[in-house]
Order: sequence, then C-alpha cells, then structure tokens
Amino acid sequence: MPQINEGAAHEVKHEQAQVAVVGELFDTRLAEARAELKQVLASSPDGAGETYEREVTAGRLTREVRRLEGAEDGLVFGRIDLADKTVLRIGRIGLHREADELPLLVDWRAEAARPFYEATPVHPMGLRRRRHLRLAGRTVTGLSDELLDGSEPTGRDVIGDSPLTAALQEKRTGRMGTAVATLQVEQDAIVRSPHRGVTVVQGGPGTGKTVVALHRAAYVLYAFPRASERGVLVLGPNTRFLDYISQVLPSLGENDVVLATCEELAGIAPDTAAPFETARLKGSAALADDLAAVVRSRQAPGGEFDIRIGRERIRLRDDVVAAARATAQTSGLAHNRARQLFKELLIDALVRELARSGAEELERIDAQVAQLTGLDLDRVAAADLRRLGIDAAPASGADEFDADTVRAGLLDDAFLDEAVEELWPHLTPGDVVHTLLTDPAAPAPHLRRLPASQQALLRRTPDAPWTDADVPLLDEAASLVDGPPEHTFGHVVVDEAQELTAMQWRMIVRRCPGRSMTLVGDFAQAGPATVARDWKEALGPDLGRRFDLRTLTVSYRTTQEILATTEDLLARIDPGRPPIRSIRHGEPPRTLTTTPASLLATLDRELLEQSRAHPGELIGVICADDRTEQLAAAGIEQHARLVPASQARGLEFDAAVVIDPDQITTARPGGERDLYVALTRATKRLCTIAVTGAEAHGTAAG
Ligand SMILES: Nc1ncnc2c1ncn2[C@@H]1O[C@H](COP(=O)(O)OP(=O)(O)OP(=O)(O)O)[C@@H](O)[C@H]1O
Repeated sequence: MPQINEGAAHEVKHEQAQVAVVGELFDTRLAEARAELKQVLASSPDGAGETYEREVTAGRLTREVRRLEGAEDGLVFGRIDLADKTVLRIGRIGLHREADELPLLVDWRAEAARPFYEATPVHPMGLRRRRHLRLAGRTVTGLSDELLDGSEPTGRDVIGDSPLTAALQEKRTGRMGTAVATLQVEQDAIVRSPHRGVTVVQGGPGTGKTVVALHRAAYVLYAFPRASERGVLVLGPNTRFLDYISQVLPSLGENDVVLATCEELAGIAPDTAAPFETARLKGSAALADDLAAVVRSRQAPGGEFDIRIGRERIRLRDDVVAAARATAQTSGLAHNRARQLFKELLIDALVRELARSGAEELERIDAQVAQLTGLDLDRVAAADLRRLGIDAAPASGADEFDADTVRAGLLDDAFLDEAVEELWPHLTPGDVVHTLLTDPAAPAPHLRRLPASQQALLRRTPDAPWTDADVPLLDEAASLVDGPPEHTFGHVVVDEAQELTAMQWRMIVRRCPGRSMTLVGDFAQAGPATVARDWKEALGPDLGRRFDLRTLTVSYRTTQEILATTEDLLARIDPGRPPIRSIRHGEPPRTLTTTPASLLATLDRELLEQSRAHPGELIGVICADDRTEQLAAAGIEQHARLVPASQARGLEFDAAVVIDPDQITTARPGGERDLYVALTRATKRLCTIAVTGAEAHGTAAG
C-alpha cells in the first residue's frame, strides 16, 4: 500500500467524497429497481397476454437487481485523467445521471475505459494519470497513481506500490476473485479483442488464462449484443473448478452466464467416472461415425413393406421402400423426425397402390359383366346420366377412390404405425449407444478395427451404469435421433480446454452454431484422456485451422522459485517450450522425505507448522487420486483442502503440499503432467513430501 503522505491523505479524502456520490446514485438505482420489481410482482395481470408481459418484466427487473447487487463490492476501482483535464471514474458497471454530460461511472468494458488498461508511458493514449483505488465497502483505503505523459508528479499524485502487487498479496479464499482493476495489457488485449470467431489463449500455469476467459465472457455480454442475446456459456472441467470460479462473473455484474461441465451441458448425470483408458477411447471422433452407422442400420435397411389394409394385402416393392428411405435419410432430419417423413412416403406409395389395385378390380368387374351380359357398364351409366341432363365423363374406378381420406386414415392407423416401427423404430440416445457398445453384431467399422484389448475396454454389459465418458456419446446419439440441441449459445468460453476429447468438442460445437468461442488451456497440463498434442489437432476437425492464437507469458500465481524447480519436469513434458517467468517471488520450495508409516505424522506436522506460521492462509494438499480416501479418513480436511491430483487443474492455494510425487507420476499415463499441475498451484509456498520405501505408493499407514 502506498504511504499515505499529506498529499495522499487529501486525495483519499477527495476520492472518498466522489465514491460517496457514485454510491448514492448506485443506491438510488438499486432502490428503484427493487421497488419496480415489487410493484410488478404485486400486480394482478388480466389474461394470458398481461401475465406473460408481467413475467418478462419481472425477469428483467430481477436480473437488474442481481446485476447491481453483484457489482456493489469494489464498485469503483479506477480513475483516468486525460490530458485535457477530463476525469473519468472506472467501475464494475456504468452509472450516468441524466443531467450530466459525462457518466459518473464508466463501465470497465466501455471503449472510454480502454486507456485505463492499455495506456503505457510509450503509448499514453491521451492520459496524464491512471489512478487505482482500493475500497473496503465504500471506504477508500488506498490509492496509487501512474503518470503516463512524462510529467513530474505534483502534490496531488500518489506514487506507490503497484496495484497488481497489492492484489497478488491478498490471501487466497478458495474462490477466485476478479482481476478487473488490474488486468494487464496482454490480458486486456484478449479480453477486448473485436475478433468474433474462435480465440485460443495458451500459456503456462498461473498466466491468467482463467482470468482472461471470465473477463472475456463479461466483455462479450457487454460488447456483442447478438452473442449476448443468445447467451454465454462457460464450460469447466469439473464442479470443483466451477465452484472456484463461480463468484467472478456475478461480481462483474453478470449473472446470466451459464456455468457448466460437459455432463451438465448434456443434462446427463453419469453414475460413475470411467477409467482414463476407456475415456480416451470413447473420446475418439471416429465413434461418431459408428453411432451414425448404428442409427442408419435401424432405418429400413432393406426389403419390401407388406401390410394388410382392410381385406387387402398391399405390398410395396423393395425399390419403393428404398426410395422412401433415401428421401428420409437425405432430408437432413434426425432419425425420429425422419421416421415421420419415411412413414408419410410409405403411406403415399400405399395410397397409390390402393388406387391402382382398386381401379384394376373395377375394370375386372366391368369386364366380367360385359362378358356375361354384353353390356358396357360405363356407356350405360353415361347414357343414363345424359338422359338426366348431366354431362358426365366416363367413370373410372380411380374417381371413386378418395385418396385424401384414405391417406388421413392411414396416418392415424395404429396397426400401420406398428408396421413402420418394425422398419424404422423410434430410438432413444441410450438405445443407440447401448447397441454400439453391447451388440457384437452392431455396425461399428471403427470399433472393429481396434485391437481386441481396446474393444474389450469399450464393451459394456447390458446393465452397466453410464459413465462420464459415455456422456458425449449419448449427446452425439441424441443429436442423431432427436436433432441438434435446443439450447444453443452465442459465445462459448472453455477453460482447461486441453482436457476435451474429440467427442466433447463435437458436443460443444453443436451448441455454438455461430462458432464464436474463447478457448483457454495449456497442453503441458493435459490429463490422460487427451490425445491431441496441440490446438490444430484438437480443433481442426470441428473448428478448422483459422483461429486467433494468443499466448500469455507471465505467471501471476506460481512464484519464480517454484517455477525454477519445475523446469526439468516441463522440459520432459514439452522439450521445446520456453520456461515462463513469474512476477512473484517467495520461499524456495522444500522437500520432506518420509516412510509410508510416518507419512500422516509428517503431513500433520507440516500442516500444523504452516498454520501456525501463516494463520488464515489456504493450504492445498494434493495427492494421487488413490490416496485421497486415506488422507480424508485421517481428517486432513480439517486443516487443508484435500484435492486428488486429477482434479487440481485450475485451482490455487497460498501453500501447496504435494504428497508422493512418484505416485502421482505413475498413477496414470501423463502422470508427469499431473505432477506439473500439482506443483504449480501455490502462490507462496510449496512443500513436497516424498515417500520412500517398498510400500511407498498408496499403502502408507498412519
Ligand atoms: N491481471 C491480474 N491481476 C490480478 N491477479 C491476476 C491477474 N492475472 C492473473 N491473476 C491471478 O493469478 C492467478 C492465476 O490466474 P489464472 O487462474 O487465471 O491462471 P491460469 O493461466 O488459468 O492458470 P492454470 O494454467 O493453472 O489454470 C489467479 O489468482 C489470478 O487471480
């Protein structure tokens, strides 16, 4: 915090007064929105139209109230002074009094706020001074200025610690906070990018990828109205991570973003998690073709259609059925909808057939009558009609056949529908995936080409529960049988995007028809289900190669000392990658060595010492997944957050204690990447506990 000298004290007082004015307007707006909402909720609408209108208005006002409430904390955080002496205050939302020419508070996403983030002494963007404010509630607790135009500080400029340093020194709470006051130039450039297609942000641990992703989501909502109308989705790897980031967008005044995992997006709650080998195999896009083949195999694969209608037995030739099938299959409709088209085409053919056979029957009767009596019935009938003064064309059997009535009757006929069901059954997504993975006779060109051991991993038993790895398959099957998902988004943000399998990419792309996305991740941190090695490989099949690739280069989390100890590991994971640098410095990481029998005692002691030395700090204990249960049973969670290595991606702690790195490395393929993730979670202190001895992995006793 800058030293509050006399000039600074004066400035703090001045800012305090301004913050109070902004706060007053904020309170008025919030009170107005709440009162209006109350009034709308108390009204009694007359009729469906008014009820609908009331719902819409109440929805809008509820959102407005939540938006304002979310932005209250740290409402004002910046100020820019332009060379022409214009002063603008920057905050989480915009506030404007009608009578004023300038806004009282400029939304951080507005163009007018851009210089607050992007101005540098080399490119001052018309600024003389940039000021950061620190607030506790509505009290200004500190401020610091940067002079950008080369002018000398005056008594009204407060030159002190960088606001970024102050922000980074705050204790971790277990929930990510916003970085709206201190977004750095390279981050801001991505957040504010006008690019509406696919933006990919890569960078090492702690470089702010999540920060950028979330602020980008808020920016899109503000700056791209069409995308915002269709909604913004933020997709994360697991609920633990979503919980970690859950507060960021509300505190940016944005409550309308949907936060979801892939499972939540598909609306499927799997019963269990698949082993990674299975997850990797089930992630292959080639299975999409196999699923499509299974569905096709249930679409009138061949043969004629034979049905009794009334007393008649009608048979449609196989080429007639094949033509209906081809038309339905090329209609672009999903299986269950195309079934209706197929059925209607069959009915059309049946009606034609009935008309033809009816006409033939009448002709046959006429011919028999003529042969027996010598009368031409058609001519007799026509002569009779002429005598009556009616000019009639010769009657034919077809004229007496009411095709429309017959057609309508057949459309409603349950018996006919059953017959169609034999050829083209209604399917559920579960039927399709189940058939692919359980039925050895199912068409599955890709699956068949796999070695027997892999086929065995993919096979499921009839009653097996669905796993997380089945979710993208079920979602793919849903799109094949019921059509594309109803709920789509205007912009999708994916965090830890390196984790997604090809099948998961397909489910995301289905939900973002406009292909407007921000994808952030780091392949050096990829889990074992990931097979793609880079973005081109991961995105190529669904999004092509035209994406805007940005790289973040500075870590704001992991200290330089910790990064230095992970350099060898990183070089093994990704030999060509240049090490990243950090703006943080801290204690050198420590390694403790223990035996399986004394692991719990060693860990206990370490946690106790850390809590005593650094009260209130958040400690994360990261271990191989297999060891989680043992540590949980020992009550570790009373002192620290216990995180299985597979779920540590994206998380952050003041201190991290990494248990048995060798076990993490060997627990699953790509274990070195799991270890790299685990070692880079701490903002201050890293302690590694190595476990030596024959029973080192997973068998330690307390
Ligand atoms: N501009 C910033 N101002 C303040 N804090 C920042 C800024 N950028 C990043 N941070 C902080 O740095 C930490 C790491 O950021 P973040 O989690 O976004 O990194 P990441 O690249 O997503 O990391 P990982 O690869 O481990 O998932 C967070 O605590 C975040 O709040």
